Amino acid sequence: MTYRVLISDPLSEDGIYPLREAEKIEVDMITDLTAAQLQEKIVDYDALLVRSQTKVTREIIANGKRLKIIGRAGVGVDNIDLDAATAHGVIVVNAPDGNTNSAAEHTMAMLMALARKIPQAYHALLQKKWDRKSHVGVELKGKTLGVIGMGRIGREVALRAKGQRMKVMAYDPFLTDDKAEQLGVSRGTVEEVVQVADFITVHTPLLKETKHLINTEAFTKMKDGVQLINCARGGIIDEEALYEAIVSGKVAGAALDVFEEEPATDHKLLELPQVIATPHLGASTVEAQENVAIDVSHDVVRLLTGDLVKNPVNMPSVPKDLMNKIEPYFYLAEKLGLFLTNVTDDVIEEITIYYAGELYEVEVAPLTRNTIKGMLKRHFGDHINDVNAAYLAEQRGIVINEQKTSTTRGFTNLITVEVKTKSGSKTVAGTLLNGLGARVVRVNNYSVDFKPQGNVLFIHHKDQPGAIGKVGSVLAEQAINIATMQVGRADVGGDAIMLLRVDKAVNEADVAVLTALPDIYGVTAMNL
Ligand SMILES: NC(=O)c1ccc[n+]([C@@H]2O[C@H](COP(=O)([O-])OP(=O)(O)OC[C@H]3O[C@@H](n4cnc5c(N)ncnc54)[C@H](O)[C@@H]3O)[C@@H](O)[C@H]2O)c1
Ligand SMILES: O=C(O)CC[C@@H](O)C(=O)O
Repeated sequence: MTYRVLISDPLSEDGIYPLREAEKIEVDMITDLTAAQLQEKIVDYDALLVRSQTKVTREIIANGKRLKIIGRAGVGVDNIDLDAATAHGVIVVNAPDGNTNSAAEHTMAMLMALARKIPQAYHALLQKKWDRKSHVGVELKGKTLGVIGMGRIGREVALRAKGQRMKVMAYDPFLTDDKAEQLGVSRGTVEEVVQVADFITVHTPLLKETKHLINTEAFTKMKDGVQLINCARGGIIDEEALYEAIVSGKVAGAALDVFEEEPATDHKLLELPQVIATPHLGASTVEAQENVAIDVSHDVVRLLTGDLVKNPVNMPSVPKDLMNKIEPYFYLAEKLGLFLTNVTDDVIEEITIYYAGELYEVEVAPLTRNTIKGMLKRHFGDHINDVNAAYLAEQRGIVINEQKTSTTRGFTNLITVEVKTKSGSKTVAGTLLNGLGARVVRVNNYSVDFKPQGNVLFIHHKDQPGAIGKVGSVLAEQAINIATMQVGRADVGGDAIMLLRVDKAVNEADVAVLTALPDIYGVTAMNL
């Protein structure tokens, strides 16, 4: 059998040698196809390789009757419909490391060009203007670079900025004090970073949580004359808010490699002289293109020749007989992780998962991966799956322990998840009840019984007459219906918790109103 691979964006010819050399693999590089043309062509192919240009839609995937793998030569997979790929059993792989260096170098090039107004000065010269007055820049030395997102690229940028003798303050939900110290940067919250930085650069994926992370409110907290760089994903910085902040004089300049809608040739930000921009060139070097093409080609060859892929983005792979035994627990494991990460504000240092009862005898590693996936999903979005979850956690220095225990608390099966942070530990436990499905049965020291599903409010408060009523009134004022409610307390008049399942999402403003009620210590709204 001969496999056919379609490459629909320009990829480095040197980089695809693993495919060219493989036996029984035919490669076609056909770029600039319209969506309709690709949808028609895909029927004949077993693998599709893309960069960021091709939008791999649900329709294209659905028409790929032979399609087994989609390779993304780069990091971000936001141009691929991952749910559709998973639903159609198509593995998506990416090349997460190959362009890190290039993206970091491009960020530094943008930072320096921005500080010294190089594009503007060059543009003036092309118009035969020898204008030295309008292009006075600022030095980087001694200035503070705020780095939001200290993953592969953010870290490389921080190291390079130190080479420019800048101070670096960074925020990443996985950045611990020890790691920050090792990297020679100071650690702050997003708020602290935006307040102290002279330049701010973002290096997160585009997720629900990072969309418009830099918005009007963030701009008001920044220093006057701050400058921003986005070489990650359009949308992390709110473009409308950025435009206003530049026009008002708050922001002195911005360097953008990425936009919310690409291509962005007509964008109004490009009309501002304070904005410099490149057309998504962060990974556009000979080296990066070769690296990512090699990595992704190897993975395609691996899959088509029956081997395990190295960089899966969406792949569930558990032997069938084991799957039959543990599949019912997948949902519970993920939701326990998701619940716990929502109620844990500090940097997670250690996760321990205890399995008891029926689970004592079975291989539980896939459940552990699913729990970790639930825990990290908030910060990694679609980048995380049950295959790469443990690896990503380890990369962030999180210690993972898996333990079998005979403590069942009377349940036939029990999963208990504990996280440790600098400020202490938190636990949540759940069970699968015959006929009733997943139930959370314990939160820290409180016994509860609730279904981990939908919109949930977790409230920590003082056990006091009227506390429940006040919460109910606030929700009623916002027309938020309470579906179920659980309360638990340690001692009469002591610490207590409320767990409410509500019929619609509780927004930040309502959380603030609830938090301001007397005797309420903390309120977390989450969607499980
Ligand atoms: N311009 C380009 O051509 C180009 C090239 C390569 C990568 N990228 C983009 O750059 C970004 C970073 O890539 P990477 O390889 O460093 O990814 P990475 O996964 O190694 O790092 C991303 C980091 O963001 C952190 N993060 C998640 N949510 C956060 C939040 N709310 N606040 C702060 N940090 C948060 C994660 O913990 C992680 O450490 C991605 O968006 C990627 O698509 C762009
Ligand atoms: O393919 C490209 O050039 C862009 C790649 C980049 O945005 C990525 O996420 O890896």
